[in-house]
Amino acid sequence: MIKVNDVSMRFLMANDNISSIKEFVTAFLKRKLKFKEFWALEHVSFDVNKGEVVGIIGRNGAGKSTTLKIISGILKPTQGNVERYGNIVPMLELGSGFDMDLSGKENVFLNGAILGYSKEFLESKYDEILEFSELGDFIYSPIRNYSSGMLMRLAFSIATVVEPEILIVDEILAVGDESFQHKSKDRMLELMSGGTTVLFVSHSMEQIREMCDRVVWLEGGTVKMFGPTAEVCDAYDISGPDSRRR
Ligand SMILES: Nc1ncnc2c1ncn2[C@@H]1O[C@H](COP(=O)(O)OP(=O)(O)OP(=O)(O)O)[C@@H](O)[C@H]1O
Repeated sequence: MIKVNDVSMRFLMANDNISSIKEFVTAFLKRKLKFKEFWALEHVSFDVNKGEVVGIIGRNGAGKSTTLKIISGILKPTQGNVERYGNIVPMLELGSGFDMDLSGKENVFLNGAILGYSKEFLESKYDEILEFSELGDFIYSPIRNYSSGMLMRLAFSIATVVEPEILIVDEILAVGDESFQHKSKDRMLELMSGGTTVLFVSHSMEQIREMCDRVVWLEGGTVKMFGPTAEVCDAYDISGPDSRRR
């Protein structure tokens, strides 16, 4: 379903002590801007089978979000490639395709279209999306009037009610208030048991142990371990915080 083949990702960072855009542009035009290379991922390979739930763990800066962005096609890897089979819904930048001047309802169709769904399909799912989001009559208001929790609820509802084949999630279960978090977790579990392939990042080992079939442990941009959940989580837990430092 997803095959990550020997993926490496290099970022270039401005090396100089530049404190404003003006300084940056001047240095750039004078060709005085120096860049430092940083490899966020090196030779990362793993695969996710159809219907499988795979978790990515690792300490801050290990390369988890970068891996998800590459798999979702948001970033292009410097080396290597990713093979994907099936329609992917990346819940990485939830609501990033939203238009603040349009109503919630209009955004359902806009965001759905961005995710590749037809108008007819979205019409058939609209009531369910509205009900899940609990927005009531707010669905007719411009979303600039929404609270951040309401925006997240709408984005999560669109992303999950359409039953994607592959769901890519970065710490999603913190969406909305406690009762919505509960509901979104149940929804994720329902999708997982319903055959949706899921790849997700979490800092909660409890969540990872509960939900995943296999786990990728990233450390310093490389795969430290990839295998069955209990095996990888046990090894990660006993590795201690010090050995996880780069
Ligand atoms: N656009 C970028 N430009 C430069 N460096 C970047 C960029 N994006 C990420 N990095 C660097 O790549 C490394 C991996 O970042 P990433 O966000 O993938 O880590 P992570 O494992 O998701 O961390 P966290 O657990 O803190 O979310 C970090 O050192 C980060 O600073």
